[in-house]
Amino acid sequence: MHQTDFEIPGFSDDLREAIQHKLDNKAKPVGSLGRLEFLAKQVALIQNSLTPQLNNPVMLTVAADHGITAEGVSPCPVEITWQQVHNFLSGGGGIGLLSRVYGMDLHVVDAGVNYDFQAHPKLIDAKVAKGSRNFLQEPAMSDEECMQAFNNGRSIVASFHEKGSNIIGFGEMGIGNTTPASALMSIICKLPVSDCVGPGAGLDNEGVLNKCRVIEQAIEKHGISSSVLQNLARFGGFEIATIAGGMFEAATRRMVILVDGFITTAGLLVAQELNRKVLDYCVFAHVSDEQGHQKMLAYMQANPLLSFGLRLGEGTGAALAYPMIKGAVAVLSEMTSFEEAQVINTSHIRFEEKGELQSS
Ligand SMILES: Cc1cc2ncn([C@H]3O[C@H](COP(=O)(O)O)[C@@H](O)[C@H]3O)c2cc1C
Ligand SMILES: O=C(O)c1cccnc1
Repeated sequence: MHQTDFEIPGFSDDLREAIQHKLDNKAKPVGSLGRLEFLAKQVALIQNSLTPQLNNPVMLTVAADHGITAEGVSPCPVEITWQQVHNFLSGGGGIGLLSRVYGMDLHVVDAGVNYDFQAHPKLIDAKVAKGSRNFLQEPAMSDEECMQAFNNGRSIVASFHEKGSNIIGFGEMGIGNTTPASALMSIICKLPVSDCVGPGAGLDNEGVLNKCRVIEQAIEKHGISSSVLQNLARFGGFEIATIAGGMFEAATRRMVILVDGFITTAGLLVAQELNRKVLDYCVFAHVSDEQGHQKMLAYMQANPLLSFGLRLGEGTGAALAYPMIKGAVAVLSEMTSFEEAQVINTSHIRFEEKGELQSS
């Protein structure tokens, strides 16, 4: 499989200085809006603008089924995947609710669910197959299917961008999908499988041990390729491949990417292997309670905004982060400067740098 050849734009150093200057001239002590200022800088650099704006925020929740569930790696019945798709489309579930509460336009993508859905205005049909194969027996996807899912993600994101969206959150729904996410994490982060596996939707200790064994045996069977896309085909899933492609495309188009939990971040792990610059476009919404997530984030030197004990996925954490980014952008674009507020300028008084805050 050949690597994708699309470039991701870099950031302007001149603009970086101008943003800092503008933030320091807001009517407040220098740096006093903390991470909100780092977020503002990041979005301004992404948009290459001193007056960033968020337009048409989209939440993309990508769903698929997984053949690996035949090995008892999830405590939940697989029918929940399609049932949750219906639920989200009627405004229910965690992400149906939170995307509405925070004003994000939710679209559900069928990347590979084992179910025939009726057409729905919020459902995007990008089904490659009715679920991936059991990767303990055979590769989860053929190389072609994997690339199809990756490219579907790219074209879906491209079409939202063309309709005016410049910020996109990614979430997922797929019973069994913490298993492919853990396998990809172990391979990409070069960590023992046991460091990457957790209870997912609620496995007990014995279940977690079985999940570890299944992944270890599968890696032993197929081996690890030097191509990340080939590993994605062997051990991944349709939603993870679609998310990886979608995130990649979003970065090429200078969109802000909201990263959710463990499975979504596994999609990003794949994308950043293709081009690390994708990380500059990511806001890491939260650290999930699934044990591997913290290590995935550490691997990418990512600094998540929230630690809320979430372990649901669907995009729920990404939705929570959206209003914070909205606030950050407003600080840079709309907050009064010393001059406008007619307040004595204190920007010469600089707080001692502690270097504790990082943008991501
Ligand atoms: C009712 C329900 C709703 C969910 N929403 C997200 N997930 C989450 O749990 C699944 C992954 O966990 P595992 O790999 O252990 O199956 C994914 O669908 C993920 O989105 C759910 C799980 C359930 C049961
Ligand atoms: O972190 C997540 O997104 C997650 C964790 C467990 C199960 N489903 C999702």
